[in-house]
Amino acid sequence: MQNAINCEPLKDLVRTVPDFPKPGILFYDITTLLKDKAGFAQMIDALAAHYIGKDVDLILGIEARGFIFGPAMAYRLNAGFVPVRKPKKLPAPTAKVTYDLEYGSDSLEIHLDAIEPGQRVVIVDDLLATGGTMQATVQLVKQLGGEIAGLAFAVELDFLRGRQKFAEYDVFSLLHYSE
Ligand SMILES: O=P(O)(O)OC[C@H]1O[C@H](OP(=O)(O)OP(=O)(O)O)[C@H](O)[C@@H]1O
Ligand SMILES: Nc1ncnc2[nH]cnc12
Repeated sequence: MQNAINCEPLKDLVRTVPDFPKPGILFYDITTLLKDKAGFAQMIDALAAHYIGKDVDLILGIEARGFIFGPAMAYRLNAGFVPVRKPKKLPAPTAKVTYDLEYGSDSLEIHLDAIEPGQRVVIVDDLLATGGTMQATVQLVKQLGGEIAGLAFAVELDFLRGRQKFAEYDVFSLLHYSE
């Protein structure tokens, strides 16, 4: 089932903020969607629906905004949730990767024992821009031997062409923006 629910009206609930966090960036603010109870429920249902019957063991959420969607999707799909965190937040031994962002660079870490080899993993984040954050997380999952069942986003900025980095994967985004 490919996005059977019409999610286009949810776009009306996403606020755009010019020049945040720095000049020239148009920021897509999902907090206005999150606080709408019907909108939030529809978004989680539609994201989870894409993976029903696809044998997902784990949902990985990327700090910070992936933590909003990941646990709710995991609950719906009867899967576990794994946090992928900014540096020095996880207490046990980790794998680490550094990556470039639309507006800077950052690092991410995952617990070495978070994924068992062969487990089927969906990685979720709020937004796909250049794809640097997701690409880094894909590297972490591969390093731990996980099988990538899909990459999920609430919002995709089509004009940044981040999707091109993930030709071999099932990339599923609910809301697309062309500018
Ligand atoms: O596709 P990309 O170009 O990598 O950009 C997308 C990433 O940028 C934002 O996170 P940010 O690093 O701002 O961190 P935050 O979630 O902690 O605010 C967003 O939540 C994605 O994780
Ligand atoms: N333009 C943007 N709006 C919201 N989140 C982002 N993350 C990276 N680019 C972004």
